Amino acid sequence: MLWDIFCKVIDNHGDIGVCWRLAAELARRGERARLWVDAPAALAWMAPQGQAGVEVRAWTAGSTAEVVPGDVVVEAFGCEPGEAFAAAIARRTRERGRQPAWINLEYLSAEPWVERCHGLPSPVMAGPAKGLVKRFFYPGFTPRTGGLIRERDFDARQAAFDRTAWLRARGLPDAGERLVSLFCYEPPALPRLLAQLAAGDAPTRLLVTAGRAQAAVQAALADSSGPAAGLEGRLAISYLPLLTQTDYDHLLWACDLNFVRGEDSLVRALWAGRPFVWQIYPQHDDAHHAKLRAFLDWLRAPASLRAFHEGWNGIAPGLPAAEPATWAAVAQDARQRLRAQPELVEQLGRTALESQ
Ligand SMILES: Cc1cn([C@H]2C[C@H](O)[C@@H](COP(=O)(O)OP(=O)(O)O[C@H]3O[C@@H](C)[C@H](O)[C@@H](O)[C@H]3O)O2)c(=O)[nH]c1=O
Repeated sequence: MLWDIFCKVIDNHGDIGVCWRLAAELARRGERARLWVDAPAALAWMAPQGQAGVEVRAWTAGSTAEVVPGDVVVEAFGCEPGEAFAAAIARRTRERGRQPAWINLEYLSAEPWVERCHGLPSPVMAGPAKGLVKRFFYPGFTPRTGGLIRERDFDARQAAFDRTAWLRARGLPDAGERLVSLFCYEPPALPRLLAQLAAGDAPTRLLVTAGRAQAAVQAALADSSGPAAGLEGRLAISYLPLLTQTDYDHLLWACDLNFVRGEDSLVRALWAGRPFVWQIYPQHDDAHHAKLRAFLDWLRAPASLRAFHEGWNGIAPGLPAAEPATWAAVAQDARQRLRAQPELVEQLGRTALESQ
C-alpha cells in the first residue's frame, strides 16, 4: 500500500521522530510511504541514511496540489492535510468507489480514556471531504490501545550490540563508571541531580545529549548560587553530539540509568528495558500531571520511583535519591508486559486495511 503521512513539527523532535520511525518501519515491511513534513531539517541528523521506500516531501502551501492520495492517509497528532488534499481524497473516493483509510494518529497517553477513544470513527463534517470518515488511532500501553512502535529487527539489533565497542567508537571511556544518559528539557531539579551524582559513592559519568539538555546542564553548573555550584570538574560529564535515532537506541542500551523526555524516547527507554526516569512534555494547564500519574500507575512504579518523578517533573519540591537498582525490575516487568501485546505498526496496518 502507499501511505501518505502528514507531520507538522510543533517543537522539539518528537513529531518528526515518531513519523520518521513509522514511515521507515512501514517501508521495511514492504509498504511505500510519502512523509509530508513542514520542517524536515532534523532528519539530516536523525536519519541521514534515509530508507528505501520512504520519500520525504516538503509540506508547504501548494505542495500537495495535483497529488493523488495513497491508500492510507495518516495525519499525525491531529495535523490536517489541508483543503487541496482533502479534495483529492474526495476525488479518489468518487473514482474508486471507496475512500482511502484516513487515520488520525494521536499522542501517547496512559490515561484510561485512551482505550475508549482508540479506533473511534470521526466523520468529516465540512469541507471538500464532507461525509468521509476518519478514524482515531491511539498509541498506548494496554492491549485495547494501538500499542507502541517496535521494529521487527529490534531484538536482533539489541542482541548484537557491543557496549564496549560502541563506547570506544564514540570516544567515551569504558572505565567501569556507572553511565547515566540525560535527555530532558529544563527540569527544575537538574542542579540537585548533578549534586546527587557528584556526592554518590559509585563513580558516575553523565552522558548529556545535544541541545536543551546540554544547555540546561551548563546553566546549572554556571549558577554560582545553585546546588550544582562548584561541581564543574568533580562530575564526569560527556557532552554528546546529535545522534542518529539508531545510535540514540545504542546510548539507552549502554547506560545504567536513562533520563528520557517527551514521547518517542520514553518508548525507546521502555524497549531498552533499563531503569529510566521520564520528564513529561509540560502543558500550560498542568494536564501533564494526570498523564504522568496514569503512566506511573501503569508502570506499577514503587514509591521511590513515583517520588523521584514528582521531583524531576517539578510537581513536588526537592529530589529524593535515585534508586536505579530498585527500578531495574520495574523496567523489565514493563518491557515484558508490552512485548506480550501487538505493537503499533502491525495494528495500524490492520486498521488501515479495515478502514478502506
Ligand atoms: C537526543 C536525541 C534524540 N533523538 C530522537 C529520539 C526521538 O525520536 C526524538 C525525541 O523525541 P521525544 O523523545 O518524543 O522528545 P521531544 O521532547 O523532542 O518531543 C516532544 O515533542 C513535543 C512536540 C510532543 O508534544 C512531545 O510529546 C514530544 O514528542 O529525537 C535522536 O535521534 N538523537 C538524539 O541525539
